[in-house]
Amino acid sequence: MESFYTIQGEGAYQGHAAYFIRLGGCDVGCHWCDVKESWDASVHPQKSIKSLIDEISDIEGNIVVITGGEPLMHDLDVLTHAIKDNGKRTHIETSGTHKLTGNWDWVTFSPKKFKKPTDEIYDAADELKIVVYNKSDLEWAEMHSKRVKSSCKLYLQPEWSKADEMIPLIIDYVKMNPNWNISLQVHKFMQIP
Ligand SMILES: C[S@@+](CC[C@H](N)C(=O)[O-])C[C@H]1O[C@@H](n2cnc3c(N)ncnc32)[C@H](O)[C@@H]1O
Ligand SMILES: Nc1nc2[nH]cc(C(=O)O)c2c(=O)[nH]1
Ligand code: SF4
Ligand SMILES: [Mg+2]
Repeated sequence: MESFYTIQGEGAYQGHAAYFIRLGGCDVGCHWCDVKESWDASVHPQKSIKSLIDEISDIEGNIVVITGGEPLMHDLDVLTHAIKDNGKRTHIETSGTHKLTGNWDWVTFSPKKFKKPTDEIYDAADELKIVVYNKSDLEWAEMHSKRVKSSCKLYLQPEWSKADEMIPLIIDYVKMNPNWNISLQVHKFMQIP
C-alpha cells in the first residue's frame, strides 16, 4: 500500500528510526482500525521487492517494519530474506491470524477480539501489544499474556479515539501490575506518518 521512513511510534522500539512497509489486505475488521483504507489490497499499487530494497538501501536506519493491513495474509519469506541480506533488521506488526511466514528479528503481536489468532504466534511473539478500547480489555489482555513466552514484553495501548478515557485506567493498572507497560502512539502526537 505504501512505504515510508519515520519513527516507530509504538511499543518496545518506540522512538527508533524505522522504514515501514504497509501491505494491503486485511480480513480482521476491527471497527476502530486506524488504517481501514488498507483493507482492500486491490485498490493499492503493487511494488516490486527490488524497488523496496533499493529504497531500504538508501536509509541510515537499520529497522524495517512490515505492517498493514494484515501482513501475514502474504507469504513474507522472500521479502524478509531480501531485507536481511541488506543488513537490516526485520520487524512485523501482526494480529497473528494467519500462518507465520518470514524471518523475523522482532514480532509484535496485537491480538484482536474480531478474529482468533493462530496457536503458533504466541511462541513467536517478542512483544504483546493490546489495544484497550474498554475496561474489559484489561482482563482480556491478561488471558493472552499467560500464553506468550516469559521474555515477551507486555504493552497496553489506548485505542486512539478513547485515549482520554482509557489512559487513566491503564496508568492505574500498570501501577498495580508493573509487568505491563504503556504504549502510546507517539507518531500521532508528533503528526508524522
Ligand atoms: C494498523 S495495525 C496493522 C498490523 C496488524 N493488522 C495488527 O493489527 O497488528 C498496526 C497497529 O496499530 C494498532 N491499532 C490500529 N488501530 C488502532 C487505534 N485506533 N488505536 C490504537 N492502536 C491501533 C494495531 O493494534 C496494531 O498494533
Ligand atoms: N510511526 C508509526 N509507528 C507505527 N508503529 C506501528 C504502526 C503501524 O501502523 O503498524 C505505525 C505507524 O503507522 N506509524
Ligand atoms: S487487524 Fe490490524 S489492519 Fe486489520 S482491522 Fe485490525 S487493526 Fe486494522
Ligand atoms: Mg499505524
